[in-house]
Amino acid sequence: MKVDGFRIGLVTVIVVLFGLCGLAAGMYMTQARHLVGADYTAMVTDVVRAQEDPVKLRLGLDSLLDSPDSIHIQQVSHLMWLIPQRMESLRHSLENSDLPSQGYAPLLEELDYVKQQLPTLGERVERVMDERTPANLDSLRVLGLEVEEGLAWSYSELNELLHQASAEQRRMMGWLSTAVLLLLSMLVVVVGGLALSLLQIHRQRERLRELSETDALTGLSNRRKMQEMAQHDFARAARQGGALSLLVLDLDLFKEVNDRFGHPAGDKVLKAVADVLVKRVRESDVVARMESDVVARMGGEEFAVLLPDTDRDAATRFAERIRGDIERIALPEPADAHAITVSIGIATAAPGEGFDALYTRADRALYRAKARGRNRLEHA
Ligand SMILES: Nc1nc2c(ncn2[C@@H]2O[C@H](COP(=O)(O)OP(=O)(O)OP(=O)(O)O)[C@@H](O)[C@H]2O)c(=O)[nH]1
Repeated sequence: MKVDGFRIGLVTVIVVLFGLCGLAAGMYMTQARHLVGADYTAMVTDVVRAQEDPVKLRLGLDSLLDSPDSIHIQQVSHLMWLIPQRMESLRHSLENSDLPSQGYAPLLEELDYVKQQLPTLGERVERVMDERTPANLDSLRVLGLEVEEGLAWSYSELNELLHQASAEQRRMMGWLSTAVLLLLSMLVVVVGGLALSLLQIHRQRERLRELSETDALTGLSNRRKMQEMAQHDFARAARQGGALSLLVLDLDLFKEVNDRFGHPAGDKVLKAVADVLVKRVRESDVVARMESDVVARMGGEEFAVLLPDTDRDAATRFAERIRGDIERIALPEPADAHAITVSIGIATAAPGEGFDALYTRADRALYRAKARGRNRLEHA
């Protein structure tokens, strides 16, 4: 119940955390997308080309004012045709770009003004070609200068605007990289934390399971574990055939040990008996039996040993060895003169018989052993 609550809390925190991160990243990305996605390279190239126009116009007009020849006239005419085209192309690029319109509006106004002057400039060129009077030359020079300065200023402003936008784009990319890095780090931390928590929960569960299946005093399996293991052994015996025997052991007059030597001494005896059982069981495993025996403390001074692949005779020999071993357990002083003995009930499973029925028969046999004088074996 507690683990479930902890898990639900953990998952909720993680979901909320990821939701907030996702929302923040989403908002930031939407804002940054336009800026970062824009490609200013083509526009910068056009602007650099356009910046040559006022220079060429000045050179062309100067030459025309000095000595009008057909090459200079052609050059200026070509520029008068090219400049408005370039202006329109740049206006189109600007209006389709992600740049804020208030940034480029003043320079478009200036370009519009310059564009309006171009027909007048053309007329003044023609007038100079017709009559090279000082007044005509002057008015061409003045208007030419005005057009040239207007163009130069507009293109230089546009160049600056594009450089600023590119710098802003680079800055945004830097922020985006940091944000992505941060999100990834958070992801690693959260996933790592989650994995650690799950590992801890898994370990705690394993430990709890072990504790719930183990007898704390002797370290043997407890009754519950014996029942669980028995189910497995009985199912296997039913599938593959083979005898299955059960020993139920009860220490004789154990109350006396407690009464005479104290409870701690009694505990030591129980541990010593458990050691004898484990040792014997391990030895019997070495004798080429596929399934291992199950030893359990069923409660108090009562133990049980389940012996798969073991018939009545083999179980009897095994029980006799255990009885002898327990009789020979040497107790420490002051109980060294006291002999521990055990009574054992033996039952071998009949076809189709379950663990509970087998246990009941072995238990009855055990009580017969007690009744017939203790320190002996009885068969069901
Ligand atoms: N030291 C110790 N004693 C225990 C433990 N569990 C049960 N006992 C004792 O085992 C004794 C069992 O006594 P009885 O049921 O009268 O049986 P018994 O004296 O062995 O006599 P029989 O079984 O008739 O031979 C009691 O004194 C319990 O207190 C334990 O964990 N530690």
